[in-house]
Amino acid sequence: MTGAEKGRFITFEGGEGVGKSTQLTRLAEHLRGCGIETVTTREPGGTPKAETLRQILLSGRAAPLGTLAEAALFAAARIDHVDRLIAPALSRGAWVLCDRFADSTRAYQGARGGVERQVLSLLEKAAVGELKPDLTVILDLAPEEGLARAAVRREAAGLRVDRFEAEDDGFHEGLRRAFLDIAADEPERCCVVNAALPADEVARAIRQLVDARFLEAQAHAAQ
Ligand SMILES: Nc1ncnc2c1ncn2[C@@H]1O[C@H](COP(=O)(O)OP(=O)(O)OP(=O)(O)O)[C@@H](O)[C@H]1O
Ligand SMILES: Cc1cn([C@H]2C[C@H](O)[C@@H](COP(=O)(O)O)O2)c(=O)[nH]c1=O
Repeated sequence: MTGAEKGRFITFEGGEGVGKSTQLTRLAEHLRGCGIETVTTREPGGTPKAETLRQILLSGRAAPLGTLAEAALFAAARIDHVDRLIAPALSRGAWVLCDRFADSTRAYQGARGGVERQVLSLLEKAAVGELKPDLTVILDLAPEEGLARAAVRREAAGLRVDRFEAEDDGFHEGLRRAFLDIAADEPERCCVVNAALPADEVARAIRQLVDARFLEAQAHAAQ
């Protein structure tokens, strides 16, 4: 496999503690080993201004404003992130791996937060324009297992439960369904991966689907 002839945008989605950052890091190691410039980032966040909005959103300070206002703040963070980090990286041919993106807004603020679909579509369009992930890996896991994993990690880091982790069981069950619905609506873009498997097996499955979708096709095109 050669270096990247074309930048690719891969997002990782799913509920709390499903292993998104673990798997993003593993895929980045694989891609860098293939000689590909790989940028890793996250939402909300990824740029200094978007990280400031992340603190406001995850601390719960924006919650009293309501879910529509939270959706607008996620979109504001995304505008800066896309303009200053994601689009420039893709333009120079780097691959961008992003921990959560617009599907999280669709699931958390849309399916679970009750913000109208048309409103979210307008916000999404304003934030991302024509940008769309080339691949979205949806990590699927029972929410009780994901929340338990997230709690172990959080306690080890001495952190408090955040605004969205603190939602009730019904919210987290509904999120799982919402991500599976997104995958069913856009099967060309989204791949659902069983996140209940050991991390090495999940990493292997993701590597295989990325290689098959992009790197093997690229190698054939170059022959
Ligand atoms: N397949 C796995 N099996 C068991 N534990 C795992 C697995 N993948 C990740 N973990 C552990 O679960 C915890 C959460 O993983 P990680 O931070 O990657 O999840 P996340 O989806 O990014 O979480 P969040 O939604 O809170 O950002 C970590 O302690 C990680 O080591
Ligand atoms: C992008 C995005 C995120 N969220 C929520 C989902 C999570 O609870 C937090 C992010 O924390 P993580 O540890 O990095 O997963 O924010 C959301 O509600 N809407 C969004 O668009």
